[in-house]
Amino acid sequence: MSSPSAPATAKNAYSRALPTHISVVDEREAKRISNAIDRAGESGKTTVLKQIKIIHGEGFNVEREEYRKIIRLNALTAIRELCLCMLQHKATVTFPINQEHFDYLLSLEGPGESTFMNGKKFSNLLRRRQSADDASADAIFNHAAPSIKAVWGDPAAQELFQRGLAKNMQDSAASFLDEIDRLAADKYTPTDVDILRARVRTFGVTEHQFKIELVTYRIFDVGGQRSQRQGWAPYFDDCSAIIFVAAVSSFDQYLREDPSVNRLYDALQLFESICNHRLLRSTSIILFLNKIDVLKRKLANGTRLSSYFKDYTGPNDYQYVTSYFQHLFFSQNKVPQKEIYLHLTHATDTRQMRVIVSAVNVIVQRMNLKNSGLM
Ligand SMILES: Nc1nc2c(ncn2[C@@H]2O[C@H](COP(=O)(O)OP(=O)(O)OP(=O)(O)O)[C@@H](O)[C@H]2O)c(=O)[nH]1
Ligand SMILES: [Mg+2]
Repeated sequence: MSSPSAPATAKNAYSRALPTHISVVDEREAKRISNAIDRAGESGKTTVLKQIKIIHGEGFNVEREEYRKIIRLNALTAIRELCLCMLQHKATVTFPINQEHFDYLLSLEGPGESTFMNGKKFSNLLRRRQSADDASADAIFNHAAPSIKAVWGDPAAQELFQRGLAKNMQDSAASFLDEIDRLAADKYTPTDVDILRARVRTFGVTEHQFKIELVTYRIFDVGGQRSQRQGWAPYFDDCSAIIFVAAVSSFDQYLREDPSVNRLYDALQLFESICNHRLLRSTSIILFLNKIDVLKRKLANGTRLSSYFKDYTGPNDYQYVTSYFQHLFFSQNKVPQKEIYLHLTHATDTRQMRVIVSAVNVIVQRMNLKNSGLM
């Protein structure tokens, strides 16, 4: 986080979510980092930012309407992922009447991922996209709504989902699929909770300002695309805090881009490159081990950590597992003086994030005092 209008004594401190905080040093290093970054999506960086916007910013105004389209696309994408997963597992719908709904959903052209840059650009982007294509997204959703409900309610689809086999579905998708009628209503306006659950992939580096108590923070949120990384370089100077968000629930998932790479293992590699990067040696890291709600659910459902992390021999229990993850992340750091502050987070939970953001604020203020020599 950064404080351009912070008290004169406080050094400006930048905080950026996960992969932005690296400087491209040479081509090989850049490629290594970029490879890691390309795979680093969906950990919850933008969700953290949305929470800060709700808690300390002006909340959602104009975007609320825009999120309606995104959320409907999210629901459509999710049910199609589930249909594809059924095909992959050679599962068929339990009720034959649902077969035509299943076929119809698969026949739709992939709605693709929603993307956004930030605030104004986001609106412009959507406005520009008010082409026949985009305008018809709502119509497609409304037409597909009965099929979505039918397939989501089919026991075979539910069984697959409950067993955790639909690994490509977004973490928040089930809550949208549970409420298709609400989403399809003419007057549907997304709530804050809907917006927190919405999945919009970030491209580029986006800057946001918030005033938390006496300090105005500048927060930089980043997307993972390789083509965007040269845009990060100007942000590396004067960086004194990084929020690194890793989804610990992803221990049983593999990268979309490279199905041979475990997502959590990949996050560890990226964390290693950030901790030990020569331009960030004195930069403190606030580590969010995120999606603990999903992690708890997976462990309770019997997904075993030891099946994915072979050296793990402890109980398949949340406390033990998170201690192990903490150890894994901390052991990536080779810089003796580096300070790493850990939080176990559920980024879509505003109540929890209110407490965590407040703790982060205290940490950053303490860092500012330290950097300015007052502590
Ligand atoms: N259940 C659950 N879902 C979460 C949590 N944090 C984030 N999500 C969801 O995960 C999805 C991805 O979150 P984002 O914040 O967009 O991820 P990101 O790190 O910004 O991803 P990129 O922009 O692609 O780099 C969204 O649908 C969020 O609602 C969490 O703690 N629990
Ligand atoms: Mg993002």
